[in-house]
This record gives sequence, C-alpha cells and structure tokens, in this order.
Amino acid sequence: MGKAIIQLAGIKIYRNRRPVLDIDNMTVTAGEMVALAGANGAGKSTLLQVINMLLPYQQGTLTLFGQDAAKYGRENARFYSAMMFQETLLVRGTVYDNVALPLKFRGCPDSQIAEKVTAALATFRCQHLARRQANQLSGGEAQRVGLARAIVYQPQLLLLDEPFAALDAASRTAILSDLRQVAMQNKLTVLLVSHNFNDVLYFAERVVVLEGGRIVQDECPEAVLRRPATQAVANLVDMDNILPCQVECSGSSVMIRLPGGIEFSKNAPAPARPSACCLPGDAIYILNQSPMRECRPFITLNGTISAITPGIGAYKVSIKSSCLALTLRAPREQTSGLSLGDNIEVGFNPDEIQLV
Ligand SMILES: Nc1ncnc2c1ncn2[C@@H]1O[C@H](COP(=O)(O)OP(=O)(O)OP(=O)(O)O)[C@@H](O)[C@H]1O
Repeated sequence: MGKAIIQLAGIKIYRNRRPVLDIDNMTVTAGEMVALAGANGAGKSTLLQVINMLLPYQQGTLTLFGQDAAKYGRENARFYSAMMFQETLLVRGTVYDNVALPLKFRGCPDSQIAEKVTAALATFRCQHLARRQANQLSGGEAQRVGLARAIVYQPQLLLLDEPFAALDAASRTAILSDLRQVAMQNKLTVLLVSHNFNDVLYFAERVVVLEGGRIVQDECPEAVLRRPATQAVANLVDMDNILPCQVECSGSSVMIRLPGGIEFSKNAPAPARPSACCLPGDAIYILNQSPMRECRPFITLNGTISAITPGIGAYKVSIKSSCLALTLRAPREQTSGLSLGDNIEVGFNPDEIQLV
C-alpha cells in the first residue's frame, strides 16, 4: 500500500444546520486515480472543498500528505495540490502567462519558467496555443490549458470538480486519456468528480460513491457497475434492469420473488430490506442462440420484443412479458434475425442478480 495522501476520519459538514457530509473513514494513497460519483446534491463538491481546505469542517480529522490539515495550514496543503472546476478561471493575458502564473506565485526562478511552461503545455498537447489570448479559446482548449496550469508546478494531488462536463464526448475521452497517462507517469494522485459513469469507467481505478453525504460504495468501477450497493447507485450507473421484488431470507440463502410468479433462491448475503434486484443486460441470454443455454441453474421466461436499439458493441433489446419488462444487450450478429413483436425465450443465472 502506498503512502496516504488524504485521510478523512469522522468528518461532518452541516449547511443551514443540515448534515450534508458525513465521512467515517476514507483514505487515498499516492498515485491513485479515484472518481467521486453520486447523484446531484450527494456531497461530491463539498467533499472536494473540504479536502482542498475551502470549507471548514465541524467535526473530525483531515490528514493531508501525512500532516493534520488543521495544524498544517491551508497554504502548505495547497502548495502540493491543485484544483480545477468546470469553469477554467483563466485570467486575462496569454495562455503562456496563465500557465506561468502558479510558478511565479511559488517563486520559481525566471530562468526555469519558459522550460516548465512549454513542457506543461506540451503534456496536454496545447503548446501551439501559447501566444493566444486565454479568453479566445474553445471550451476544450481552455480545459487543456487549465490542466497544464494545474500540473506546471508538479503538485502531488489533483482535485477535479467536473472540469470536463461541458465538453463533447470525444473531447472528454481524449482529455481523460491524456490525463490518465500523465497521472500514471508522474504518480500523481487524482480525485475526479463526475456525473458521467462512462468517464469514470474510462479514467478511474476506484470509485467512491456518495449518497446523502455518506459513502455507500468504494470499489473498482466494474464492481460498482455490475454490483451496485443501492438502488440510487444502480440508477447512477444506468443499470439495465432494476426489477421490483420480494425477498425472504433464511440463513445464508435468499428466496427472490419477481412479478409474474417467477421465483428462485440464491446463496448470498442480502442487504437490509432489499426491494429490487439488478441484472445487467449482458447477463440475460437469448436462449435459442446462446451457448450458455445448457448452464444451470437458469431462470427462463418468454416475452415479446418491444424495442431494438442499435449500439456499438452491443444492441439493446427490450422484452415485455405479461408482468415484467427486461432489457438485454447482445452482439449485433445475435440480434440481426430479431424483429419487433417476435416472441423469444430469454434466461439468466440467479448468481448474476444483485439485490439492492
Ligand atoms: N453554499 C451552500 N449553502 C447551503 N447548502 C449548500 C451549499 N452548497 C451546497 N449545499 C448543499 O449541500 C449538499 C451537497 O451539495 P454538493 O454541491 O456537495 O453536492 P454534489 O454532489 O456536488 O452535487 P452536484 O452533482 O449537483 O454538483 C446539497 O444538499 C446542497 O444543497
């Protein structure tokens, strides 16, 4: 395990006397690329502001770079970290002037500034913009310059509050890919707030999900995607199937009842009072086509195709039975023979079900 860069213990924040952040424990180690995810108002920005010491906390301890932040002081903490927001906050002047600014604040000798600014701009592929006025850049260019300005003094920690949210998907992917490479090469620790779970999958190796100011899940992105801890997390990752169900627990096994009299048991610990089960679309198989059809145990049902939505990699097929609507994802070649209104038999393995 690497050196701890951020440690929060028992941190509580109240706003208008309302608790908006309540973090029992959270540690981020050197070089980790962590996404902070959660619905609107979950507390992501508040958490980032606490870590950047923009917001005083009423209870608990914040340790930054191994030092108690309360004693260590804001200026010291900021010396080793950089923060970016959705607005780039570039100042008047050229791109070069903007990127040189943090070096000047930190007393970097003039003789080193040009080299460092050029290197930082090159890192984010924007050296050709050096002489342009900062207020004449496109959104994507401005964010690349913002990143160059953030890393020019080689901080150990980068805090990003949705800086790429306004960019188109291709620009976001390109910038996240460059950022990921820079972070890995320089062992930079990055905390990225994002609403977009595709960005999270693309960038992060760990996701901390907040709900009502508390951490409800802290795992690798794929685990959050396939096994969301709560219904809100399932919504956040755009889970294909969130099916209402009744659950009866007995010992280590649970009996799950879906609408339409479909019932099956599963050996797994259930969360307290589960009310739905989640099933990713690629865990539902078209039975007359799938090599999985011989696998048992398999829960099967018949339904009518109500929609077929094309996609790269997988098509989405919506199926309606008398009391259940399911969405499956399958490769294009498996769906090419299907038409709206067809009746098909589909199945899934109960082990793929996640109760929430
Ligand atoms: N300046 C403020 N004064 C009072 N309450 C605030 C303030 N800023 C945020 N809040 C409240 O704190 C809670 C957490 O807000 P925060 O901005 O951290 O959420 P978020 O997860 O970043 O949301 P979003 O995704 O919408 O940006 C919300 O209930 C919000 O209404």
